[in-house]
Amino acid sequence: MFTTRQITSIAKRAFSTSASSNAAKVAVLGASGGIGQPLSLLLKQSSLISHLSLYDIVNTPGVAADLSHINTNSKVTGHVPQNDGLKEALTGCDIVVIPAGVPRKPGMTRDDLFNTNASIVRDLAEACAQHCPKAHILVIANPVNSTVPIVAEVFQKHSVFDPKKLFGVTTLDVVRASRFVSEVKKISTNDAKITVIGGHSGVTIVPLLSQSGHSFTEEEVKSLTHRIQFGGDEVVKAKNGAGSATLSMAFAGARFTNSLLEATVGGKKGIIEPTFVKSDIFAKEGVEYFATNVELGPNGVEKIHPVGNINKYEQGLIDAAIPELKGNIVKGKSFVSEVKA
Ligand SMILES: NC(=O)C1=CN([C@@H]2O[C@H](COP(=O)(O)OP(=O)(O)OC[C@H]3O[C@@H](n4cnc5c(N)ncnc54)[C@H](O)[C@@H]3O)[C@@H](O)[C@H]2O)C=CC1
Ligand SMILES: O=C([O-])CC(=O)C(=O)O
Repeated sequence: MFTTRQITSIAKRAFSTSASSNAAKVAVLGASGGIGQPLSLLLKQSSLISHLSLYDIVNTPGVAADLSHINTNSKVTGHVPQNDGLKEALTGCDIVVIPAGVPRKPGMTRDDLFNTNASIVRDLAEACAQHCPKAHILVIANPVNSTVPIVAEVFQKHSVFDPKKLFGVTTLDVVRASRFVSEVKKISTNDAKITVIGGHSGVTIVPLLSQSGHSFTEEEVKSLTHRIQFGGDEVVKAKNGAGSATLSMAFAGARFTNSLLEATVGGKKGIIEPTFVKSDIFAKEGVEYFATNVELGPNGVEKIHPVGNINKYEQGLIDAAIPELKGNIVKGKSFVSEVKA
Protein backbone atom coordinates (compact mmCIF):
# COMPACT_ATOMS: atom_id res chain seq x y z
CA MET A 1 0.00 0.00 0.00
CA PHE A 2 1.16 3.55 -0.78
CA THR A 3 0.91 6.33 1.79
CA THR A 4 -0.84 9.58 0.76
CA ARG A 5 2.55 11.29 0.63
CA GLN A 6 3.91 8.59 -1.74
CA ILE A 7 0.86 8.89 -4.02
CA THR A 8 1.22 12.67 -4.14
CA SER A 9 4.90 12.35 -4.95
CA ILE A 10 4.27 9.80 -7.75
CA ALA A 11 1.52 12.01 -9.21
CA LYS A 12 3.80 15.06 -9.11
CA ARG A 13 6.57 13.18 -10.90
CA ALA A 14 4.20 11.88 -13.56
CA PHE A 15 2.92 15.39 -14.10
CA SER A 16 6.31 16.98 -14.33
CA THR A 17 7.79 14.47 -16.79
CA SER A 18 4.95 14.39 -19.30
CA ALA A 19 5.14 17.15 -21.91
CA SER A 20 1.99 19.25 -22.05
CA SER A 21 -0.22 18.35 -25.01
CA ASN A 22 -1.18 22.03 -25.20
CA ALA A 23 2.26 23.14 -26.17
CA ALA A 24 3.75 24.87 -29.16
CA LYS A 25 6.74 24.66 -31.48
CA VAL A 26 8.58 27.97 -31.17
CA ALA A 27 11.47 29.03 -33.39
CA VAL A 28 14.05 31.69 -32.55
CA LEU A 29 15.78 33.06 -35.66
CA GLY A 30 19.09 34.65 -34.72
CA ALA A 31 19.31 32.30 -31.74
CA SER A 32 23.10 32.47 -31.31
CA GLY A 33 23.15 36.24 -30.85
CA GLY A 34 23.23 38.60 -27.90
CA ILE A 35 19.44 38.50 -27.57
CA GLY A 36 18.89 35.06 -29.11
CA GLN A 37 20.82 33.09 -26.47
CA PRO A 38 19.31 34.52 -23.27
CA LEU A 39 15.87 34.62 -24.93
CA SER A 40 16.17 30.94 -25.79
CA LEU A 41 17.28 30.20 -22.22
CA LEU A 42 14.20 31.97 -20.84
CA LEU A 43 11.90 30.20 -23.32
CA LYS A 44 13.39 26.82 -22.35
CA GLN A 45 11.64 27.34 -19.01
CA SER A 46 8.17 27.46 -20.55
CA SER A 47 5.91 24.46 -20.09
CA LEU A 48 3.84 25.76 -23.03
CA ILE A 49 6.67 25.02 -25.47
CA SER A 50 7.11 21.45 -26.68
CA HIS A 51 9.84 22.16 -29.22
CA LEU A 52 12.29 25.04 -29.17
CA SER A 53 13.82 25.33 -32.62
CA LEU A 54 16.96 27.46 -32.82
CA TYR A 55 18.17 28.88 -36.12
CA ASP A 56 21.13 31.13 -36.89
CA ILE A 57 23.76 31.34 -39.61
CA VAL A 58 26.33 30.11 -37.05
CA ASN A 59 26.73 28.29 -33.71
CA THR A 60 23.19 26.98 -33.13
CA PRO A 61 24.28 23.31 -32.76
CA GLY A 62 26.31 24.34 -29.69
CA VAL A 63 23.64 26.61 -28.22
CA ALA A 64 21.00 23.90 -28.74
CA ALA A 65 23.16 21.13 -27.24
CA ASP A 66 23.81 23.28 -24.18
CA LEU A 67 20.15 24.24 -23.64
CA SER A 68 18.95 20.69 -24.33
CA HIS A 69 20.48 19.49 -21.03
CA ILE A 70 18.12 21.67 -19.00
CA ASN A 71 15.50 19.39 -17.45
CA THR A 72 12.34 21.02 -18.69
CA ASN A 73 10.13 19.10 -21.10
CA SER A 74 10.72 20.90 -24.37
CA LYS A 75 12.88 19.36 -27.08
CA VAL A 76 15.61 21.71 -28.39
CA THR A 77 17.01 21.51 -31.91
CA GLY A 78 19.70 23.65 -33.56
CA HIS A 79 19.71 24.55 -37.25
CA VAL A 80 22.10 26.32 -39.61
CA PRO A 81 21.52 27.17 -43.30
CA GLN A 82 23.18 23.96 -44.57
CA ASN A 83 20.97 20.92 -45.38
CA ASP A 84 17.71 22.89 -45.58
CA GLY A 85 18.20 23.99 -41.97
CA LEU A 86 15.84 26.95 -42.14
CA LYS A 87 13.04 24.86 -43.62
CA GLU A 88 13.55 22.25 -40.91
CA ALA A 89 13.63 24.92 -38.19
CA LEU A 90 10.36 26.47 -39.35
CA THR A 91 8.19 23.55 -40.47
CA GLY A 92 5.33 23.05 -37.99
CA CYS A 93 6.09 26.24 -36.04
CA ASP A 94 3.32 28.00 -34.11
CA ILE A 95 5.42 31.01 -33.13
CA VAL A 96 8.56 32.46 -34.75
CA VAL A 97 10.58 35.08 -32.86
CA ILE A 98 13.05 37.09 -34.97
CA PRO A 99 15.99 38.78 -33.23
CA ALA A 100 18.27 38.16 -36.28
CA GLY A 101 20.14 41.21 -37.49
CA VAL A 102 22.88 43.64 -36.56
CA PRO A 103 22.65 45.90 -33.49
CA ARG A 104 23.54 49.61 -33.26
CA LYS A 105 26.88 51.14 -32.42
CA PRO A 106 27.18 54.55 -30.70
CA GLY A 107 26.11 57.41 -32.98
CA MET A 108 23.74 55.26 -35.06
CA THR A 109 19.95 55.47 -35.18
CA ARG A 110 17.83 52.35 -35.51
CA ASP A 111 17.03 53.45 -39.05
CA ASP A 112 20.77 53.23 -39.86
CA LEU A 113 20.35 49.44 -39.44
CA PHE A 114 17.83 49.31 -42.29
CA ASN A 115 20.37 48.63 -45.05
CA THR A 116 21.60 45.43 -43.38
CA ASN A 117 18.56 44.22 -41.47
CA ALA A 118 15.82 44.81 -44.06
CA SER A 119 17.10 42.07 -46.34
CA ILE A 120 17.81 39.68 -43.42
CA VAL A 121 14.22 40.07 -42.18
CA ARG A 122 12.77 39.92 -45.71
CA ASP A 123 14.57 36.63 -46.43
CA LEU A 124 13.55 35.09 -43.12
CA ALA A 125 9.95 36.23 -43.71
CA GLU A 126 10.04 34.57 -47.16
CA ALA A 127 11.02 31.31 -45.49
CA CYS A 128 8.27 31.69 -42.85
CA ALA A 129 5.66 32.39 -45.54
CA GLN A 130 6.70 29.19 -47.29
CA HIS A 131 7.26 26.82 -44.39
CA CYS A 132 4.99 28.05 -41.55
CA PRO A 133 2.49 30.47 -43.11
CA LYS A 134 0.10 30.20 -40.15
CA ALA A 135 2.67 30.94 -37.46
CA HIS A 136 2.59 34.05 -35.28
CA ILE A 137 5.60 36.19 -36.22
CA LEU A 138 7.26 38.29 -33.48
CA VAL A 139 9.71 40.83 -34.88
CA ILE A 140 12.50 42.08 -32.62
CA ALA A 141 15.05 43.02 -35.32
CA ASN A 142 15.42 46.78 -35.79
CA PRO A 143 14.22 49.10 -37.13
CA VAL A 144 10.96 47.53 -35.89
CA ASN A 145 8.90 50.39 -37.42
CA SER A 146 10.10 49.18 -40.85
CA THR A 147 10.81 45.46 -40.36
CA VAL A 148 7.19 44.74 -39.34
CA PRO A 149 5.81 46.20 -42.62
CA ILE A 150 8.51 44.22 -44.47
CA VAL A 151 7.21 40.94 -43.01
CA ALA A 152 3.62 41.96 -43.83
CA GLU A 153 4.49 42.74 -47.46
CA VAL A 154 6.31 39.43 -47.91
CA PHE A 155 3.36 37.50 -46.44
CA GLN A 156 0.99 39.47 -48.67
CA LYS A 157 3.09 38.59 -51.70
CA HIS A 158 2.56 34.92 -50.80
CA SER A 159 -1.17 35.55 -50.08
CA VAL A 160 -0.78 34.28 -46.51
CA PHE A 161 -0.86 37.54 -44.52
CA ASP A 162 -2.95 37.46 -41.37
CA PRO A 163 -2.63 40.83 -39.57
CA LYS A 164 -3.72 39.19 -36.31
CA LYS A 165 -0.52 37.16 -36.28
CA LEU A 166 2.18 39.76 -36.88
CA PHE A 167 3.68 41.63 -33.91
CA GLY A 168 6.48 44.15 -33.53
CA VAL A 169 7.94 43.52 -30.08
CA THR A 170 7.84 46.87 -28.23
CA THR A 171 7.67 45.29 -24.78
CA LEU A 172 11.09 46.65 -23.80
CA ASP A 173 9.74 50.21 -23.90
CA VAL A 174 7.06 49.27 -21.38
CA VAL A 175 9.52 47.33 -19.24
CA ARG A 176 11.85 50.34 -19.17
CA ALA A 177 9.01 52.78 -18.49
CA SER A 178 7.89 50.71 -15.51
CA ARG A 179 11.40 50.52 -14.08
CA PHE A 180 12.21 54.21 -14.61
CA VAL A 181 8.93 55.37 -13.07
CA SER A 182 9.41 53.03 -10.11
CA GLU A 183 12.82 54.64 -9.50
CA VAL A 184 11.47 58.20 -9.63
CA LYS A 185 8.35 57.55 -7.56
CA LYS A 186 10.12 55.11 -5.22
CA ILE A 187 7.44 52.47 -5.72
CA SER A 188 7.38 48.81 -6.67
CA THR A 189 7.51 48.06 -10.40
CA ASN A 190 4.25 46.15 -9.81
CA ASP A 191 2.63 49.51 -9.11
CA ALA A 192 4.25 51.21 -12.10
CA LYS A 193 2.22 50.09 -15.09
CA ILE A 194 2.91 52.51 -17.91
CA THR A 195 1.22 52.44 -21.29
CA VAL A 196 3.61 53.17 -24.14
CA ILE A 197 2.23 53.59 -27.64
CA GLY A 198 3.45 54.47 -31.15
CA GLY A 199 6.52 52.78 -32.56
CA HIS A 200 9.96 51.67 -31.43
CA SER A 201 12.47 54.44 -32.06
CA GLY A 202 13.14 57.81 -30.44
CA VAL A 203 10.22 60.19 -30.80
CA THR A 204 7.93 57.45 -32.12
CA ILE A 205 7.97 55.95 -28.60
CA VAL A 206 5.13 57.69 -26.76
CA PRO A 207 4.71 57.05 -23.01
CA LEU A 208 1.33 57.95 -21.58
CA LEU A 209 2.32 58.86 -18.03
CA SER A 210 -1.02 60.57 -17.42
CA GLN A 211 -2.73 57.15 -17.55
CA SER A 212 -0.48 55.63 -14.87
CA GLY A 213 -2.49 56.73 -11.85
CA HIS A 214 0.56 58.59 -10.46
CA SER A 215 1.19 62.31 -10.47
CA PHE A 216 4.37 63.81 -11.83
CA THR A 217 5.86 67.29 -11.91
CA GLU A 218 6.34 68.85 -15.35
CA GLU A 219 10.07 68.30 -14.94
CA GLU A 220 9.55 64.59 -14.12
CA VAL A 221 7.26 64.13 -17.13
CA LYS A 222 9.84 65.66 -19.48
CA SER A 223 12.82 63.75 -18.14
CA LEU A 224 10.95 60.42 -17.85
CA THR A 225 9.53 60.78 -21.36
CA HIS A 226 13.00 61.48 -22.75
CA ARG A 227 14.53 58.56 -20.85
CA ILE A 228 11.85 56.13 -22.05
CA GLN A 229 12.17 57.35 -25.66
CA PHE A 230 15.97 57.14 -25.67
CA GLY A 231 16.58 54.30 -23.17
CA GLY A 232 18.09 52.20 -25.95
CA ASP A 233 20.77 54.84 -26.51
CA GLU A 234 21.81 54.61 -22.84
CA VAL A 235 22.67 50.95 -23.31
CA VAL A 236 24.34 51.46 -26.71
CA LYS A 237 26.53 54.18 -25.16
CA ALA A 238 27.40 52.11 -22.09
CA LYS A 239 28.29 49.05 -24.21
CA ASN A 240 30.60 51.34 -26.17
CA GLY A 241 30.58 49.56 -29.53
CA ALA A 242 29.76 46.08 -28.22
CA GLY A 243 26.09 46.24 -29.24
CA SER A 244 22.78 47.27 -27.74
CA ALA A 245 20.33 45.94 -25.15
CA THR A 246 20.40 42.15 -25.11
CA LEU A 247 19.55 40.91 -21.61
CA SER A 248 16.68 43.33 -20.94
CA MET A 249 15.45 42.63 -24.47
CA ALA A 250 15.58 38.88 -23.88
CA PHE A 251 13.50 39.46 -20.72
CA ALA A 252 11.00 41.60 -22.66
CA GLY A 253 10.91 39.18 -25.62
CA ALA A 254 10.27 36.24 -23.32
CA ARG A 255 7.52 38.19 -21.54
CA PHE A 256 5.74 38.85 -24.84
CA THR A 257 6.24 35.30 -26.16
CA ASN A 258 4.98 33.82 -22.88
CA SER A 259 1.91 36.08 -22.97
CA LEU A 260 1.14 34.95 -26.51
CA LEU A 261 1.64 31.30 -25.53
CA GLU A 262 -0.76 31.72 -22.61
CA ALA A 263 -3.37 33.33 -24.87
CA THR A 264 -3.00 30.76 -27.66
CA VAL A 265 -2.08 27.26 -26.48
CA GLY A 266 -2.72 28.13 -22.82
CA GLY A 267 -6.29 29.30 -23.54
CA LYS A 268 -6.09 32.21 -21.05
CA LYS A 269 -8.37 35.20 -21.57
CA GLY A 270 -7.79 38.90 -20.99
CA ILE A 271 -4.03 38.97 -21.58
CA ILE A 272 -2.96 42.45 -22.64
CA GLU A 273 0.44 43.43 -24.00
CA PRO A 274 1.59 46.51 -25.88
CA THR A 275 2.68 45.65 -29.43
CA PHE A 276 3.21 47.23 -32.85
CA VAL A 277 0.50 45.77 -35.10
CA LYS A 278 -1.56 46.60 -38.17
CA SER A 279 -4.02 49.07 -36.72
CA ASP A 280 -6.74 51.45 -37.87
CA ILE A 281 -6.10 53.96 -35.09
CA PHE A 282 -4.07 56.40 -37.22
CA ALA A 283 -4.89 54.92 -40.62
CA LYS A 284 -6.50 58.22 -41.65
CA GLU A 285 -3.14 59.91 -41.06
CA GLY A 286 -1.53 57.28 -43.31
CA VAL A 287 -0.03 55.24 -40.42
CA GLU A 288 -0.91 51.59 -41.01
CA TYR A 289 0.97 50.12 -38.04
CA PHE A 290 0.81 51.45 -34.50
CA ALA A 291 1.53 50.11 -31.03
CA THR A 292 -1.13 50.30 -28.34
CA ASN A 293 -2.22 47.83 -25.71
CA VAL A 294 -3.53 44.74 -27.47
CA GLU A 295 -5.62 41.95 -25.98
CA LEU A 296 -4.23 38.60 -27.13
CA GLY A 297 -6.45 35.62 -27.90
CA PRO A 298 -6.32 32.16 -29.48
CA ASN A 299 -5.76 33.66 -32.95
CA GLY A 300 -3.32 36.37 -31.93
CA VAL A 301 -4.70 39.92 -31.89
CA GLU A 302 -8.10 39.74 -30.20
CA LYS A 303 -8.74 43.43 -29.59
CA ILE A 304 -6.71 46.56 -30.30
CA HIS A 305 -7.21 49.02 -27.46
CA PRO A 306 -7.67 52.69 -28.34
CA VAL A 307 -5.23 55.35 -27.17
CA GLY A 308 -7.63 56.48 -24.43
CA ASN A 309 -7.60 59.80 -22.59
CA ILE A 310 -4.43 61.81 -23.06
CA ASN A 311 -3.29 65.32 -22.17
CA LYS A 312 -1.98 68.12 -24.39
CA TYR A 313 1.66 67.18 -23.86
CA GLU A 314 0.99 63.59 -24.92
CA GLN A 315 -1.00 64.78 -27.95
CA GLY A 316 2.11 66.77 -28.91
CA LEU A 317 4.21 63.61 -28.60
CA ILE A 318 1.83 61.73 -30.90
CA ASP A 319 1.86 64.60 -33.40
CA ALA A 320 5.66 64.41 -33.46
CA ALA A 321 5.64 60.61 -33.81
CA ILE A 322 3.22 60.37 -36.73
CA PRO A 323 5.37 61.74 -39.61
CA GLU A 324 8.44 59.71 -38.60
CA LEU A 325 6.41 56.56 -38.14
CA LYS A 326 4.75 57.07 -41.49
CA GLY A 327 8.14 57.45 -43.21
CA ASN A 328 9.53 54.32 -41.50
CA ILE A 329 6.50 52.25 -42.55
CA VAL A 330 6.58 53.45 -46.17
CA LYS A 331 10.31 52.69 -46.31
CA GLY A 332 9.71 49.09 -45.21
CA LYS A 333 6.81 48.57 -47.59
CA SER A 334 8.65 50.03 -50.58
CA PHE A 335 11.70 47.88 -49.88
CA VAL A 336 9.62 44.78 -50.64
CA SER A 337 7.47 46.24 -53.42
CA GLU A 338 10.49 47.64 -55.30
CA VAL A 339 12.04 44.17 -55.37
CA LYS A 340 8.64 42.75 -56.37
CA ALA A 341 8.40 45.03 -59.44
N1 LIG B 1 12.74 45.38 -30.51
C1 LIG B 1 13.55 45.80 -29.57
O1 LIG B 1 13.11 46.36 -28.57
C2 LIG B 1 15.03 45.56 -29.67
C3 LIG B 1 15.59 45.16 -30.84
N2 LIG B 1 16.93 44.91 -30.93
C4 LIG B 1 17.45 44.48 -32.24
O2 LIG B 1 17.62 43.06 -32.25
C5 LIG B 1 18.59 42.71 -33.25
C6 LIG B 1 19.59 41.69 -32.70
O3 LIG B 1 20.36 42.26 -31.70
P1 LIG B 1 21.52 41.40 -30.96
O4 LIG B 1 21.03 40.06 -30.60
O5 LIG B 1 22.10 42.27 -29.93
O6 LIG B 1 22.57 41.24 -32.17
P2 LIG B 1 23.72 40.12 -32.32
O7 LIG B 1 24.61 40.58 -33.42
O8 LIG B 1 24.31 39.81 -31.01
O9 LIG B 1 22.89 38.84 -32.79
C7 LIG B 1 22.26 38.78 -34.02
C8 LIG B 1 22.29 37.36 -34.50
O10 LIG B 1 21.62 37.31 -35.76
C9 LIG B 1 22.31 36.36 -36.55
N3 LIG B 1 21.99 36.54 -37.96
C10 LIG B 1 22.47 37.44 -38.84
N4 LIG B 1 21.93 37.23 -40.05
C11 LIG B 1 21.09 36.18 -39.93
C12 LIG B 1 20.25 35.48 -40.83
N5 LIG B 1 20.17 35.83 -42.12
N6 LIG B 1 19.54 34.45 -40.36
C13 LIG B 1 19.62 34.09 -39.06
N7 LIG B 1 20.39 34.71 -38.17
C14 LIG B 1 21.12 35.74 -38.60
C15 LIG B 1 23.78 36.59 -36.22
O11 LIG B 1 24.57 35.47 -36.61
C16 LIG B 1 23.72 36.81 -34.74
O12 LIG B 1 23.89 35.60 -34.02
C17 LIG B 1 19.21 44.02 -33.68
O13 LIG B 1 18.65 44.42 -34.91
C18 LIG B 1 18.82 44.99 -32.58
O14 LIG B 1 18.79 46.32 -33.02
C19 LIG B 1 17.74 45.03 -29.84
C20 LIG B 1 17.22 45.41 -28.63
C21 LIG B 1 15.84 45.76 -28.45
O1 LIG C 1 18.60 50.80 -28.97
C1 LIG C 1 18.74 49.85 -29.75
O2 LIG C 1 19.30 49.92 -30.85
C2 LIG C 1 18.14 48.55 -29.37
C3 LIG C 1 16.73 48.76 -29.01
O3 LIG C 1 15.86 48.78 -29.85
C4 LIG C 1 16.43 49.11 -27.63
O4 LIG C 1 17.27 48.91 -26.73
O5 LIG C 1 15.33 49.59 -27.39
